[in-house]
Amino acid sequence: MTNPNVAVSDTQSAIAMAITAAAAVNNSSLFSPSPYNITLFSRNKFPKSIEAATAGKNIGWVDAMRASSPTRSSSENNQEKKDWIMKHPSALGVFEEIMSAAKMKQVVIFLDYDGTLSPIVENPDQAYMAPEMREAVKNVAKYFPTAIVSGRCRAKVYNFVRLSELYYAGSHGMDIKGPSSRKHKKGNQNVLCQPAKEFLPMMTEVYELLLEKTKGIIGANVENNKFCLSVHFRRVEEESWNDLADRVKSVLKDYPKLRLTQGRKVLEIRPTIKWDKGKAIEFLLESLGYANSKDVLPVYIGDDRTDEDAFKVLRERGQGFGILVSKVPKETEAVYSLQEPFEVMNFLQRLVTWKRSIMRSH
Ligand SMILES: O=P(O)(O)OC[C@H]1O[C@H](O[C@H]2O[C@H](CO)[C@@H](O)[C@H](O)[C@H]2O)[C@H](O)[C@@H](O)[C@@H]1O
Repeated sequence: MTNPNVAVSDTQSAIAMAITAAAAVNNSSLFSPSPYNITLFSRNKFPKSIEAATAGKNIGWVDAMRASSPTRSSSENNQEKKDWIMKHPSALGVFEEIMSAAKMKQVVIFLDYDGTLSPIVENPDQAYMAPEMREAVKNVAKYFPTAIVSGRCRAKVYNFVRLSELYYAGSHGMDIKGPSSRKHKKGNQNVLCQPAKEFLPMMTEVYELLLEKTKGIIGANVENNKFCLSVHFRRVEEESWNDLADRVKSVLKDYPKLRLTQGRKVLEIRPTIKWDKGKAIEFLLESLGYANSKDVLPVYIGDDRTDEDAFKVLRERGQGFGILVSKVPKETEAVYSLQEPFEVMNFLQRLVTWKRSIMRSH
């Protein structure tokens, strides 16, 4: 039994990353390949030489893995970045304008964790949140229903954030729980949604297999996120990335109901069910009683590819907006941008100040 989900994403990644890599070589003023470009190319547009170059699948996987957390600080001031900021203005720079749309509405805040509330670090177990950030999130939750939407398992992300008044959607939204202490009257605090529950035994089995398969690769780290698994390669030497991707794929070929995607220096394994962070925020808005409301303004802040599903949902609803956390231009469905977690904290603090000033004026 083979897994078609591995083969498809494999080929797409290979081709897309090779062509973006080729573009970068041909035009040194371009940014290096972005993982967000993967969906932008169609196969029949590629020059033959690129397709030939990607005949060995692993070339593509390594390119994709290399591009999965690009650092492009040298290009920070060039024209492309300026153009991108014009398209996705800083949410701090246009704060007053964007919040003027929120005056008569209930703002609901959705926050990704890694790379949004905590900086990206080498060791995933040490991705702590600054006390000032925790304070900012705590204050935001006093005025607005607030949810953390993370790829991590719910218990782990809760241990980092430790605020019982929030909603938590772990495992990329596949494990949702309401606040254990209640700040907002509206909505169901006991809400619990686990659409991939039946996959739990399979995920545990695959976790054990991946641990065994990858243990010879120095720096590889398999993280059990309950309804999804992460194979980290941030601390793996680049020469071993091919080998790591091969080992992961060799496990997954026997599990056609699982698919492989990529985050920031991480291979992610999850059920093929139609559920993602976008579905999770729809579920949460419904649970809060805002499914068909015109009086709600959802704001989603995130930095990773998986957050694009949530940005897309907000765009399609024509309600609220997404904010991408990134220092470098990326193809995104988000409307606004912030550069790093420090700016996210400033944005959250301004939200609280803004809300307090509105309350004072009434
Ligand atoms: O949805 P998120 O909350 O952003 O979670 C996505 C993944 O985040 C974590 O990995 C990332 O952050 C690590 C710590 O900074 C970093 O070492 C790693 O390279 C990043 O990929 C988390 O460990 C994963 O399980 C999440 O899926």
